[in-house]
This record gives sequence, structure tokens and C-alpha cells, in this order.
Amino acid sequence: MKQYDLIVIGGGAGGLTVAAGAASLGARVALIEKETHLGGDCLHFGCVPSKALIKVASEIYEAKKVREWGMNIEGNINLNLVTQRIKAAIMHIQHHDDIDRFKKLGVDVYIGKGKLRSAHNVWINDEETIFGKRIVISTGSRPFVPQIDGLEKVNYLTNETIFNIDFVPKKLLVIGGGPIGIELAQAMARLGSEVIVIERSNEILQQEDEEIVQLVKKQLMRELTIYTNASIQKIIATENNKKIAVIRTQDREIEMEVTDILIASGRVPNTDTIDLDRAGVQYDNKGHIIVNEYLQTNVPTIYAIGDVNGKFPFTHVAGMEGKLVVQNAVLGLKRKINYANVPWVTFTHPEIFHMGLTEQQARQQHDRIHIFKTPLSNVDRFVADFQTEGMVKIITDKKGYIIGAHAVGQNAGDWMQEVVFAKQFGKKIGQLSHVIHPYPTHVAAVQHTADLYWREKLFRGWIPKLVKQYIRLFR
Ligand SMILES: Cc1cc2nc3c(=O)[nH]c(=O)nc-3n(C[C@H](O)[C@H](O)[C@H](O)COP(=O)(O)OP(=O)(O)OC[C@H]3O[C@@H](n4cnc5c(N)ncnc54)[C@H](O)[C@@H]3O)c2cc1C
Ligand SMILES: NC(=O)c1ccc[n+]([C@@H]2O[C@H](COP(=O)([O-])OP(=O)(O)OC[C@H]3O[C@@H](n4cnc5c(N)ncnc54)[C@H](O)[C@@H]3O)[C@@H](O)[C@H]2O)c1
Repeated sequence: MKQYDLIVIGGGAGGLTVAAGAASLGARVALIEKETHLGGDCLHFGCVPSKALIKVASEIYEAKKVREWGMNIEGNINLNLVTQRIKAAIMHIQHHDDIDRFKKLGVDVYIGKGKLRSAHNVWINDEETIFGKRIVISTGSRPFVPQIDGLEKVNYLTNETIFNIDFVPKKLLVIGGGPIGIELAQAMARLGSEVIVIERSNEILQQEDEEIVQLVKKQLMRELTIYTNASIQKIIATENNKKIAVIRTQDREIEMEVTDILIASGRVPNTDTIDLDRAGVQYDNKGHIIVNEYLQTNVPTIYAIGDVNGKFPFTHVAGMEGKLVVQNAVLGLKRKINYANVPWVTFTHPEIFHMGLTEQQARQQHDRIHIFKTPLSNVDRFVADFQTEGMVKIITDKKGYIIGAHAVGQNAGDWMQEVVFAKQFGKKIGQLSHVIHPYPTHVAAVQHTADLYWREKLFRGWIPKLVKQYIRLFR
């Protein structure tokens, strides 16, 4: 039986970080991946194709705006060209995740399905067993398909198929108003689909600050039809290959004929096929592997990172967890994971940036908070760009330390990163005000928001009175 210091099951965002990191430290590493290529969901069915699609869709949408300046754009979209561009983006990044590259790093790559046999043994394709001093599970997640009467009788799309279609859906029903549903709904609408989103809870994008969602939703509603508090009762297949969805909203039942359906109703972890029970690894009722702050399962030799542990299902978090596991599993350190400074971005137009607590969470967890807000219409660069719909909202504790930061705006994911830096290095909001920002840039929105802290501090309460007195008496 082959012996390794570390076995990694799953060659996606998390697993590749661990395999590369551990091998570069000199550990003997085995990486098991069930597909013939590495890269996982993010590269093949997630972040990369979705962002490539969003980019094309927004280029087309923006191009149509030339009508405002007296020009017209004619013609139909050739979706094959769009898919080619998506594939080109995947291929470009695939080089970085190439099997040969990992082999050159010293990793033994096994193409096959990995299953646990014990606290140390992994079975590949039900054939070969290998031994690892430690094992990392990073098998990711897949789309959750809800039980809807009649759904099984029609063809539907998921994130695993939508990037390969060669037609623009005429009328697309999106089931689920989370980040996957909303990002793809807007992209398809911009390519020319009529899009209807069905969200069963009372709001779309539930992880976001309520005020931020309302701002984005106002803009999304110009491109999409959104039903919240709504559910699909059944789907009826029609003879002409269309589908009739029976939708129950709070006050009525609607029958709607659509050409296509996209399922974006959440994710299930890929933990049901790896024999967790056999190794005695504990998981919760949704199948997420339970880990401690060292990302270790109840079986001390087995770690779990990325979407399988259900903490923060993002590529950058899988990467961050992977780096920590290299330190703990390979070097034997006791590093604790800290999610307090994790940002994320939802790539709608305009983008949504999120870090830390929402206003609602901050009010629940802190007795006193401060909220500083800047509408983008107060920021010269956004005015010049005609992109004034949006805002920055920074929430601090009573001492001025940042506990939450949110924004809606063009490229917010890039220019809000400054706030992540400030929070991670323990800076107060006021310190962002002292940083010099070139004029006119989008990031000035952050500086304006930080300036509000000083305005509140210096121009309210007892300080202004004292300053006035000082100037009168001594200057
Ligand atoms: C449409 C979409 C858009 C997204 N956009 C973003 C975004 O913009 N930004 C962001 O941060 N996140 C985004 N995500 C989330 C991101 O893709 C995931 O959080 C990330 O891929 C998780 O990494 P992972 O390593 O846990 O899993 P993955 O990257 O999916 O890797 C898991 C790997 O394990 C393999 N595997 C599974 N079972 C086995 C087995 N038994 N044996 C061997 N191999 C196995 C799989 O084939 C896969 O290669 C998006 C997701 C989707 C679906
Ligand atoms: N830009 C990004 O970073 C990005 C983009 C896409 C996805 N992701 C990651 O992927 C994860 C999964 O995203 P997601 O959107 O699939 O899941 P999600 O769980 O965030 O959202 C799914 C939504 O579908 C709704 N829903 C479930 N069943 C339904 C039904 N039968 N009818 C109507 N609505 C229903 C849920 O109420 C929920 O709002 C996210 O949490 C995120 O971490 C990140």
C-alpha cells in the first residue's frame, strides 16, 4: 500500500491549495480527483464561467445604451461565440491547475473517486487503497434540486449545464433568489431572455444587509420580474417542449408558460458518496462535515475544508482554509480559523460588497454602534460616470472599530477592499480618512464615508465648543 503524509480528496479550490502547499513543504502528497481535470466547481461550473458570462452580457447591455447618443445596434447574439469565450477563460486558468503542474510539484495525482476506509485509509475507484498520516476532505458541493411535482419530467438547467447552452432562453424561470440565481438571472436578461425569479422566502439575497438589498433590487427590477414569498406548486410539460409553472404567491396562484428553467435553490455538500460513516466522521443534518476551529473533524487525522464544511462557501475561503490546514496538518501547528474579516462580492450590476456584520446583526450583537453612509451621488467619479445609484455603509462599534462594511456600486468589490485591509489590521474607520486617495476615483467613496466619522466627532458634542474657546483665547 502506498504511504503518504497527506491525502487530499477533491481537486478544486480548497484541495489544490492544500496539495500545492503541502508538496512545496516537502510532504509526500496524494491528490484524488474524480474528474479528468482539476479545478473543481469554481473553474468549470462556477465563478469563472459565470463571471465570463456576466462580462459578455454586460458588454451587450452597455452597447445597447449607445441608442441614447443617437446610434442603433442591430442583430442577434450568437451564443456559440459567447460559450467559446467562456471556454477560453476556463482553458486559460486551467493551465494553472494542470495535472502535470501538480505532478511537477511532487504530488501523486489519482483520477478516480475517493472514499474513506478508516482514519488513515482512502479507497480509490473501489480498487486501490492508499494510506495517509492525515487526510483532507475537499469534495465541494453540487446543486440542490428541490422536490417539485413534475420537475423530473422536464429538462431543466443548473450551473452545471447553463454555460454550455447554444441558445438564449426566450422565457427563463429561475428557481431561487440567492447569489447564483440572481447573478445568472441578470446575465441571461442582458443577453435577451425574459427572466422571472421565484424566491420562496421574503427577500432575495438574504445574506445581505436589508438596506443594501433594497437598493440593488430597485435596479434589478428594471431587468427582471421577481416574486418573493413564492413557490412552485408544479411544473407541467407541454407538447411544444415548453413548461407551465404553477406558482403560488402570497395572494394568488399564477400559471406561467416558460421555455426554460434554471434551478438555483442552494447547494448540497458532496459528502454522501465518500463513506464518512465508515471512518466515523461526524456531519450535520444537511451533510456538512463538522469541524473545530482547527478545521479538524472529530477524527483527529481527518480535516475538512471548502463547501463541505458549510461555513462560507466561497473560493477565497476554501483557499484560506486550505492554507491553514497545511500549517495544522503538515506542520503540526495549532492555527485557528477566523472568519471575521471574510469579504464577498455578488457580481450583479451594480456589484454588492459585503464584509462582517449587517446593520441588523450589529444591532443585535452590540449595545452601541455607529453607521456611516455615503450615497454614490456624493462622489464625483460616480457622477462623472453616470453611475450614481449605490452607496457605501460602514458600521463601527462605539470606539470606531469597523464591524461591518457594505456597498452597492460599479466595481464595489475592488474599491471596497481597502476597508478589509483596515479591519484586518485593526484600524479604526477614522484612519481611512488620513489615507490620500487620488482624485477622481471610485474609492473616494470610502474616504468620504470615513470623513463622516471625524465630522461627527469634531462638529458635534463638547469638542467643537472647546475648539472655539481655544481659538478665541489663544490664537
Ligand atoms: C455558479 C456559481 C458561481 C460562483 N461564483 C463564485 C464567486 O464569484 N466567488 C466565489 O468566491 N465563489 C463562487 N462560487 C462558489 C465556489 O465555486 C465554491 O465555494 C468553491 O468552488 C468551493 O471550493 P471547494 O474546494 O470546496 O470545492 P470544488 O472547487 O467544487 O472542488 C471539489 C472537487 O472535488 C471533486 N470530488 C467530489 N467528490 C469526489 C470524490 N469522491 N473523489 C474525488 N474527487 C471528488 C470534484 O470533482 C471537484 O473537483 C460560485 C459557485 C457557483 C456554483
Ligand atoms: N459572487 C459570489 O461569490 C458567489 C456567486 C454565486 C454563488 N456563490 C456561493 O454559492 C453559494 C450557493 O448559492 P445559491 O444561490 O445556490 O444558494 P443560496 O442558498 O444562497 O440561495 C438559494 C435560494 O433559493 C431559495 N430556494 C430554495 N428552494 C427554493 C424553492 N423551491 N423555490 C424558491 N426558492 C427556493 C432559498 O430560499 C435561497 O434564497 C452561496 O452561498 C455563495 O457562497 C458565491
